[in-house]
Amino acid sequence: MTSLFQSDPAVLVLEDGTRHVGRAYGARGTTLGEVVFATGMTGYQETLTDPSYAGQIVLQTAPHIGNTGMNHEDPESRRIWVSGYIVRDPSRIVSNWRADESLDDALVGDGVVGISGIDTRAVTRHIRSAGSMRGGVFSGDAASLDEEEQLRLVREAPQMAGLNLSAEVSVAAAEVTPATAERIGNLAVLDLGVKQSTIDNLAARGFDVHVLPQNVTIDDIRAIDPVAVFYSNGPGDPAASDDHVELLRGVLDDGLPFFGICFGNQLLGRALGYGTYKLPFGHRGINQPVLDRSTGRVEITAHNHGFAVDAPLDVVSESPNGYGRVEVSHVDLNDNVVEGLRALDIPAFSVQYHPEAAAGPHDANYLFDRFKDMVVASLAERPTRDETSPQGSARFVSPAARSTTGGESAARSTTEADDDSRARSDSPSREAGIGSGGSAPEARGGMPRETANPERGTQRIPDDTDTEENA
Ligand SMILES: NC(=O)CC[C@H](N)C(=O)O
Repeated sequence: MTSLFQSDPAVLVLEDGTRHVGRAYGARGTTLGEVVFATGMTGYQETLTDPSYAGQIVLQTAPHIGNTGMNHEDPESRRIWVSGYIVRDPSRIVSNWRADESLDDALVGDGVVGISGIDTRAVTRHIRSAGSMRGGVFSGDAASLDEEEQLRLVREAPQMAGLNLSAEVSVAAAEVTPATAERIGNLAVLDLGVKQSTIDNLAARGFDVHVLPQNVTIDDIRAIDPVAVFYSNGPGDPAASDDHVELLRGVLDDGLPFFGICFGNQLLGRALGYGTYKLPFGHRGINQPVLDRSTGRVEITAHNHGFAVDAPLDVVSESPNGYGRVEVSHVDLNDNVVEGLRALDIPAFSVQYHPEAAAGPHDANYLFDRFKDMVVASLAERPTRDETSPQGSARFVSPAARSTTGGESAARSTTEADDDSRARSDSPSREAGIGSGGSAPEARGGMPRETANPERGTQRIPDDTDTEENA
């Protein structure tokens, strides 16, 4: 383990010119990205290995980081993804029976430039009033670069707004995790940065989980004969993911049940026809209160998002893209940000936060059961082969069309084909690559938006107590 006492100087430079001098931590060099703060007291390993943090320099508000080291059991993905890491007081020793290496060594191993000895409270207060901004950590030779040169590098770094990072984090070829409970069928998971906990939760609900590269086509998805489709969390700006939105519209048009988490929620929002926007400093922590409007229950939840969906908060709205009625199912009680969407006329819902939370509260884990129930119900209502499109899947029928053609009742009968599709097949642990290429989605007319979220952008500023305790 690198001695923290002998570490050399490092500097954190924000794009507004603010500078904080600290000590080198992890790999030495230069790193650039959006500086964000995460308030979880626990779970730094899961935070660091969450692919959604790609492109971001993460500051931990918890003052003491690293005391349980890193182990080979808890990572959420194959590597550490944060662009850089800012801590106040790194643990001098590793003290946990499960630890396999120190955090410092893990950062070095993945080439992640960090900085310690930073007044993280001061930086957090600055960001929460000035907003997330780009920054850079300079250590090793880069620490002695001219101050103006460092600032120039920071200001030339890409902005998070407009950034598409999906190809960086997604699997190169499909990977299959077999169901660990009574099997329901194949689930197509679009890997936009999926976490292991999500895969485990889905497999535990009876899905053979097919994790697919982010550039698959609708035909690739149809080829695995899925009972449903899932879009994962992931880094980047949802406004820069047009291809994934078009793919999702193809999925909804096929009548496939859909569940999305975080980035997946934002992309469902866009597919339904709503906008997304950047929050001033985002939600990153494990104690965010969210109201499930269907039950009136308040959940304490894990969050990691810098963007949000702009959908009408307090009324059931018509999907601007013609998918029927949509409601905001979950709301953040700190700032009224949309935390969940539910389509009322098609089998699709999503949440902005993390029911798979690890480490984190498990209040929202029921959402995986809700998804399973929705899929099981839709299988019972699957159309017969005669009533399906040439691809073998039912096309979405708008509520208006249903009332004139009787399409809805025609789509309710179970077939032998359903039973076939539910029969267990031997799933290889890894499949050959499902390829790239584009599909031409069906063009559809959009309906004008009626209302926008009036609360949008009014993110609640937590007070000091929140930051430290939550912290
Ligand atoms: N965890 C996620 O999926 C994050 C989604 C998106 N990149 C955001 O920052 O809002």
